[in-house]
Amino acid sequence: MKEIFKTENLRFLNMLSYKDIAIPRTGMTFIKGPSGAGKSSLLKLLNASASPSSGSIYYEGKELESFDTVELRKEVILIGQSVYLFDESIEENFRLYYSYRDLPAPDEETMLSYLRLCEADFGLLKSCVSLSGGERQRVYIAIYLSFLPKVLLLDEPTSALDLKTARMLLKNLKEFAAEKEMTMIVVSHDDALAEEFSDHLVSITREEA
Ligand SMILES: Nc1ncnc2c1ncn2[C@@H]1O[C@H](COP(=O)(O)OP(=O)(O)OP(=O)(O)O)[C@@H](O)[C@H]1O
Repeated sequence: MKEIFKTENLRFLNMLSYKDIAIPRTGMTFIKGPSGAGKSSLLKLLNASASPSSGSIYYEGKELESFDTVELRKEVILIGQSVYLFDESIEENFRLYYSYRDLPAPDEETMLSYLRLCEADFGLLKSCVSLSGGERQRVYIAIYLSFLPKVLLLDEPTSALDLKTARMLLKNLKEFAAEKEMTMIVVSHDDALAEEFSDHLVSITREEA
């Protein structure tokens, strides 16, 4: 297995201990485990939004801490459970997120293609204020996906979705990741979805330090 991430003796907040984990470069990896086991914390550790209290994380064979954090977070994007959208249209949200990265916004067709991929084609002029929680979540994923990161970390991306939409979203994301050779790591409570869509499964159990 050619892994993109590897952990060794990883601990967080002197409280959570992780068994050593290896995550392959290709395909979709699901992370499952009981509430409080440390799944969200692991995603934060993987994109350096949080630091281990001890142990090591290797990304592309190099210690994560040797990377420039700002650059790393552009390459390894974490979409957490909270959605941050401006009270503007979907199109304006794309534009604002791109402008914060000093990048030109994609053209309308490109925006729409990412929205379709995320089952979020509500029209570019639709105000994000009037979207439901699950709709906002999908628009948010579409914007970040369009940055084409090397690794996308998704924390409970289907938590607010009905089963049919959840399955469509994961199917599309999985195909897209394969086509673009993007590594996708998904935290999910849903064992059936994990079973159906994972190429690789990491189970985390709460290990008291
Ligand atoms: N910044 C923090 N300060 C203190 N405790 C924290 C912090 N972040 C996480 N924890 C604790 O670490 C444990 C793991 O939290 P985490 O959110 O990673 O679990 P999880 O497996 O994602 O849970 P859930 O499935 O409920 O989302 C929890 O007991 C949580 O209270």
